[in-house]
Amino acid sequence: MTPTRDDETALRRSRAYIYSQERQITDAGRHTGRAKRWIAEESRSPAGRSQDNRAIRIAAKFEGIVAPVLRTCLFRKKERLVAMAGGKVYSFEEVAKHNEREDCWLIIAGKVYDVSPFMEEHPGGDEVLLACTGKDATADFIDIGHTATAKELMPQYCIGEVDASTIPSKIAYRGVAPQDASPKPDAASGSAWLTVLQLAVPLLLLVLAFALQDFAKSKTE
Ligand code: HEM
Repeated sequence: MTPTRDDETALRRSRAYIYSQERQITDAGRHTGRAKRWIAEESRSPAGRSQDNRAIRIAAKFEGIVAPVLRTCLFRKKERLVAMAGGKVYSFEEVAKHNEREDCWLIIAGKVYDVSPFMEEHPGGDEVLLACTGKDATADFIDIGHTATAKELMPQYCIGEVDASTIPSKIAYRGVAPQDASPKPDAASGSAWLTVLQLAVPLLLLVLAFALQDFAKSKTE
């Protein structure tokens, strides 16, 4: 998708806003020397790391310090970049590589979510999110019964789509596979025998008990 003039203007405005916020963060005397050093280091980040990603990483790092408005702006910005890139398509293998707390990608309903900045905030904890890497997490997400609030949060973490043809079928649909769920012929006949035995044994015992009782009666007469 080619960016339109409007897109470019919005991008420029957004970038200017991010950098003005960044300056405010750096200038705010309440930050420690370490925080300032970190921002300075990030500012000298090598070519290849885009300025937008740098701003996003700064926001993620200063979780709790950075004003929520800045974070919202940064993530909207990220979302916009993805949309402008035409929504990147990742292979399953590529997505599966991002399986750490600081770098966690999820596949939900065909979309790829980079939830790394959300790990600590996630009300269900970071462990569940980590456990959902390397697979199609759609069913897990739905099973929890996430509310509309959760769904509203999702777009800001969306970084593109997964190429569905690259998802291994075993991983895409976890749970009992249809062929496992259907009883196998051998297993079926085995369980039939078990049922017959379960009924026959108590009956045999009953008959034996009556026979013994009869025998004992006839002895006493
Ligand atoms: C981008 C992805 C996700 C977002 C934005 C998200 C967001 C949320 C939010 C906002 C809540 C609070 C309850 C609600 O409003 O629904 C929540 C709870 C929870 N989430 Fe997620 N979630 C995501 C993915 C997942 C995944 C893949 C799992 C895997 C099982 C998961 C497991 C849970 C659990 C266990 C809870 C706690 C439910 C409870 O306490 O009743 N979440 N999530």
